[in-house]
Amino acid sequence: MVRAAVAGIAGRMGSRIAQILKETEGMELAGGFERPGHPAIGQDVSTVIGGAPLGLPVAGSFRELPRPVDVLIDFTSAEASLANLRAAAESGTAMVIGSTGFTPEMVDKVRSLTRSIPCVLAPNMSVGVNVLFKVVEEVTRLLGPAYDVEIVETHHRFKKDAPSGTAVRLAEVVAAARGRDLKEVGVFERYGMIGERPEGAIGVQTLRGGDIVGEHTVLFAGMGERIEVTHRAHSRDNFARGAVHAAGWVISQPPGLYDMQDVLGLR
Ligand SMILES: NC(=O)C1=CN([C@@H]2O[C@H](COP(=O)(O)OP(=O)(O)OC[C@H]3O[C@@H](n4cnc5c(N)ncnc54)[C@H](OP(=O)(O)O)[C@@H]3O)[C@@H](O)[C@H]2O)C=CC1
Ligand SMILES: O=C(O)C1=N[C@H](C(=O)O)C[C@H](O)C1
Repeated sequence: MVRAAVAGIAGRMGSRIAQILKETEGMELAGGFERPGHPAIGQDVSTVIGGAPLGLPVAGSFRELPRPVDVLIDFTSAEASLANLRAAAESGTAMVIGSTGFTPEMVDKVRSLTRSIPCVLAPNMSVGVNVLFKVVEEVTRLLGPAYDVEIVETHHRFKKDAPSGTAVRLAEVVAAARGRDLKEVGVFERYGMIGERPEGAIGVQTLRGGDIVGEHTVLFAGMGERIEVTHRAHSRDNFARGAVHAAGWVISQPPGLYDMQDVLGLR
């Protein structure tokens, strides 16, 4: 049995991950925690994930979890995940991080902390989006630079970071396939008399509203035709299942930083 704990267990993703851990053969929900001061702390985990009481209170930090814990799954925020990664590295616990909004400096810190533990960090854990990354790389190469690339992401009104981690990764995939640096060609805002579209620009646009789970479209626009590739998540369960699959995979890997392409054998 793999004992997995969940950071942010009362959250939209944390609660689904905990439920799917309970339903997955070979996995065991070892516990979950919330940020200090959260009203769920001390209550039975079932009050945040539903179902019958489990006799497992929501903890106030990683250190307060019942031991042993083989792997920590963390969908909180970039700042919180980095702090939780420090604690996981100190205790030699493997980790799966789904939080988005990491700056390049934060990713450097993640890289150095994962010298001693195996960790999967991925902005999107669904199979569909990870296949989309491969498809977008291929379409970019086949079409060449004559086609303008725009990425549009749409999410629920509660999402805090923009653009989505998935949209940023899609833009990185396009830039890499063209041998360009996203820092130089990425266009994240447009307003006013901005002039004609610069050659080679990669546009990234953000939409927010209602309860939309997550949609990503990559538009390849040429003269006289265009291709649009879209992924739509119908629920959070594909992300959660991906995270649980990654947790089962990561515990038998050597220390280091991995992503879902490694987990799914798509590298
Ligand atoms: N990789 C992927 O496949 C996916 C990634 N995500 C990403 O996951 C993250 C979470 O998304 P979502 O579930 O919608 O957000 P929520 O706000 O619903 O959940 C986050 C939870 O983490 C809690 N939290 C905050 N800080 C800490 C801390 N220090 N320790 C423990 N818990 C903490 C929050 O508490 P409080 O509310 O009190 O702040 C909240 O309960 C986002 O970065 C999102 O972009 C989302 C979906 C898929
Ligand atoms: O916050 C969300 O909800 C999601 N975040 C991820 C991201 O930022 O890419 C993945 C998914 O689209 C849902």
